[in-house]
Amino acid sequence: MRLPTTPVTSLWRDLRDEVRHNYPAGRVVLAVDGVDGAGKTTFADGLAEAFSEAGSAVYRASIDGFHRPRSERYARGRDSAEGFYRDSYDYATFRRVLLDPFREGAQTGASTGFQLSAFDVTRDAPVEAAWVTAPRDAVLIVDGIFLNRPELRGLWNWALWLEVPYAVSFARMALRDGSDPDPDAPANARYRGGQELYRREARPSAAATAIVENSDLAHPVRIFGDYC
Ligand SMILES: Nc1ncnc2c1ncn2[C@@H]1O[C@H](COP(=O)(O)OP(=O)(O)OP(=O)(O)O)[C@@H](O)[C@H]1O
Ligand SMILES: Cc1cn([C@H]2C[C@H](O)[C@@H](COP(=O)(O)O)O2)c(=O)[nH]c1=O
Repeated sequence: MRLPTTPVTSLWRDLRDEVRHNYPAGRVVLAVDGVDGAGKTTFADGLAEAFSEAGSAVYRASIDGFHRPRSERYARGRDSAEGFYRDSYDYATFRRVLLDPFREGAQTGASTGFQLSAFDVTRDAPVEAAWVTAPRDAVLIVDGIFLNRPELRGLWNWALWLEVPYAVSFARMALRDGSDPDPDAPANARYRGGQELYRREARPSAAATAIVENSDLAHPVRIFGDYC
């Protein structure tokens, strides 16, 4: 399907062309990172459509499909920002069932299967996702928080950081989820504090390959250097 031409789709196409210039063939893995509510899912879905219209086989996953069980996520306390940053996700499973077999498929003639999710955070239970195979030149786009942390950086061919102020991201989540729009609300402390810890420790905008300011959803803007 051909996307319309708008400032948003033009940016998706520019980013796609940049990735394809650097990785014209073989398996490619992209990360779309940003704070909760930055627009990661929406942006990653759009980027996937841009790859798709250019003929690539594209697979989508979210780190949200690899949560750890509540008992582990809350081990440091229900409101712990440190727990949010350090204990939210099962990166070993993420690598074992998705990243590693997806990459291996470039060598095995696409016979290696991978799973796009492993855990349902709402049910707090593992999911038995289908094993999927893909053509040799497939693209995988993963969205989610904390993807530019040091333990994950080496996994991506290309990583995006979506820059959005907390006032905007919490307002979006309030509209979407009915949560408190105030970034300073006690109910948001775990999430905001976890993001601040991440930004301090991991400097995600500096680690990313590209940065997009995504406050105006109709006009995302590519930015460069040490803007953040
Ligand atoms: N380009 C867009 N145009 C209109 N609305 C958008 C756009 N991008 C995101 N939104 C809206 O903003 C909200 C947050 O977007 P999205 O779910 O993509 O963010 P996210 O970063 O993936 O969030 P989370 O980390 O909480 O999963 C959603 O309600 C979504 O519908
Ligand atoms: C309630 C709430 C949740 N989230 C997101 C953050 C996590 O990825 C999941 C699970 O959160 P938990 O606190 O580890 O159970 O949901 C969020 O961003 N904002 C919220 O208010």
